[in-house]
Amino acid sequence: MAHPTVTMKGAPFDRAAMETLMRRRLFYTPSFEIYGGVSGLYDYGPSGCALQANIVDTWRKEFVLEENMLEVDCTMLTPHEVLKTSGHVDKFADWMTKDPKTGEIFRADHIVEEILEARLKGDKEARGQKVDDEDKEDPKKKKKKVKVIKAERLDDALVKEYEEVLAKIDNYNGEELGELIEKYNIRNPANDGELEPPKAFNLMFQTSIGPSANSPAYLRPETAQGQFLNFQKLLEFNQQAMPFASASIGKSFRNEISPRAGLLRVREFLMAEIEHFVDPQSGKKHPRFVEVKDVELELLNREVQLSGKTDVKTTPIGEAVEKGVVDNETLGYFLARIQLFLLKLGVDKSKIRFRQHMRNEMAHYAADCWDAELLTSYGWIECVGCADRSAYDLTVHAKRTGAPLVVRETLKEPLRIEEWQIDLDKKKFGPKFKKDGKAVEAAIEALTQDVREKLSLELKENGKITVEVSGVGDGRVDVGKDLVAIEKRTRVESTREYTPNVIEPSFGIGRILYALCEHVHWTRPGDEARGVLSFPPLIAPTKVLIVPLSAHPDFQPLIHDLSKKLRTLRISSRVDSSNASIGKRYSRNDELGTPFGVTVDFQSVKDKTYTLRDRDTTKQVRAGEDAILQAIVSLTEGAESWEDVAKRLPAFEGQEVD
Ligand SMILES: Nc1ncnc2c1ncn2[C@@H]1O[C@H](COP(=O)(O)OP(=O)(O)OP(=O)(O)O)[C@@H](O)[C@H]1O
Repeated sequence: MAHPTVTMKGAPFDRAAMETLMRRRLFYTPSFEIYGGVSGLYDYGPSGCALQANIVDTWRKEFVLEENMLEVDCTMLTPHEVLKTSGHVDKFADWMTKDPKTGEIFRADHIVEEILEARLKGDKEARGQKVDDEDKEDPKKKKKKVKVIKAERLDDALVKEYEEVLAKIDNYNGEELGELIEKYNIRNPANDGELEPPKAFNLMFQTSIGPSANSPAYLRPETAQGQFLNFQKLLEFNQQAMPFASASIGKSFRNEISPRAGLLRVREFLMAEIEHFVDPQSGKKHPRFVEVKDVELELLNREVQLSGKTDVKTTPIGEAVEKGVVDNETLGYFLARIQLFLLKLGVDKSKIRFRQHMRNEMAHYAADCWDAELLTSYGWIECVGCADRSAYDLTVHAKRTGAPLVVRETLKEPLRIEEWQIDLDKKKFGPKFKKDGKAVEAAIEALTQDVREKLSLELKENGKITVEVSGVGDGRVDVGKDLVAIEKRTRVESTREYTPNVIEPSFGIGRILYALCEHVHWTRPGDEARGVLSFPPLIAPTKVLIVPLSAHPDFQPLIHDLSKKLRTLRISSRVDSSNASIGKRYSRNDELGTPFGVTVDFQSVKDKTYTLRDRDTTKQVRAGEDAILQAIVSLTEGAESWEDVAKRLPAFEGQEVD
């Protein structure tokens, strides 16, 4: 689907130009391309790797370091049993629908969405309204595209219906999607062929560990499970202190039904996930919530979506939590921190929103869930999911394995608990009940406090109690007072045991990287053929381009010296000593997002002064080596802006030579 987005300079965004740039300048490239490629698999080149590394580095600083998180690196190969227990084997599926004639397969929600959107556009066109034509049929890829938008007027009521369906498109189950396909006559866009009712398709890649087929396994679809399984060890490492968070960065794998939209939906991707473990009885308060309470977020809550709308409300997170729009402080804290992180990367603030999951969209155990969505030319895309997973994962793994995935908290004030306790004379149980001894014993020990109280009277009055034991005799067994005693006693408890709840922010690094590139891409008027990627210096793949005026040998020692000094400062730089004009060399590097350029000219040879150029304004200053290096450091670290530097260093008025 196409969305009319504009660049940071207000001009229409040109996706094709940006994607061509990304591939040409080796940010990413289709994997196995010379073998024809495999959809949903991409390799990153030098620019993409450096950009990704900077994003990951920022993530580590903003979360792992900032919150003292415990980072783990768990295996991607995961045994069947783990993912069976977590529910992925049975439930981690999307709905697919097939054209039985051609065998073509579509993701059911996506095909419904694409076709309804195309029809709405056709309606707009028929009404004489402006339609963004970015997604009109691409003749080269005719087969896969939704049909040309036909200018066809729809009934007003139908337009409303379509809009309501689209607002809730993530919430339909297979049966409901089947109904939509039938009701709205959704067909294969390539040949108008009928589509089959949707079927569930599990997204995990299956494999087996070792030479025998006895150990089925999967490539993990998320990094979370490894963190849950290590919970006990991490808690111990953290000296039993709660709350705490673990974090993990690593590849995840999903066999997406029909990967599309480049890096946004791929089959192997880098995830950065946090599992924040919290005491459910703490009200999920967060000690640092006060630091972020005034951060304003664009919230699209459940009620608004239910009414078929997509209006966001700008709300300080403190207010959203107070009013119960966001379930709790910890969840709210992370939503704010996610936004701060995205802004640090250079994401456009006006293109961030937080969308709450509908009840049927969330896993049954989740208490609340919000997605950070970024606006791209493909529409609003979930880039970070933030879910309150309650105690689900730890509980199911503990139940399956018997491992104590719990917190034992020493109580400040020991609890005195009055309760009915049962004493059994177990030595006599064997001779009396023979093979049924264990079952009778278990049935008595399982009696609730109420029943115990009642039975204590029965024992006093009749000298025996009658308990129900299924499978033994007629199901009722008498136990005499020679075998059992029931008394009210006081027990002192000095520890409390509980299963923590988990708040999970889950970041798709590739989606963030792609959306960021869209947000910072623009072209200079008059030079539309070449784009500029205005990454913040901290995130830019390379920070400095060193440009000698010419290949004159006198420049060599200076280039060598500058490069060495920048290396020592841990600032990445590249030298472009090709014989293209200085202007061309700079504009080539604008495409890579290199924020600063240093020109080495004959004046530099004389007095070791250099010009420093800012990518976004193309303005330059001139100063001595130390001042230039110091400015580069403070600009890269974000301590100063270009405006600050331009105020304190003399401007250089020399023109860039094209
Ligand atoms: N196929 C994919 N390609 C790239 N990134 C992905 C993919 N699937 C998920 N992600 C990223 O991982 C994050 C967490 O995964 P989560 O399970 O919440 O996604 P999801 O709800 O399944 O996404 P979607 O509904 O778009 O398939 C997402 O916010 C997204 O950034």
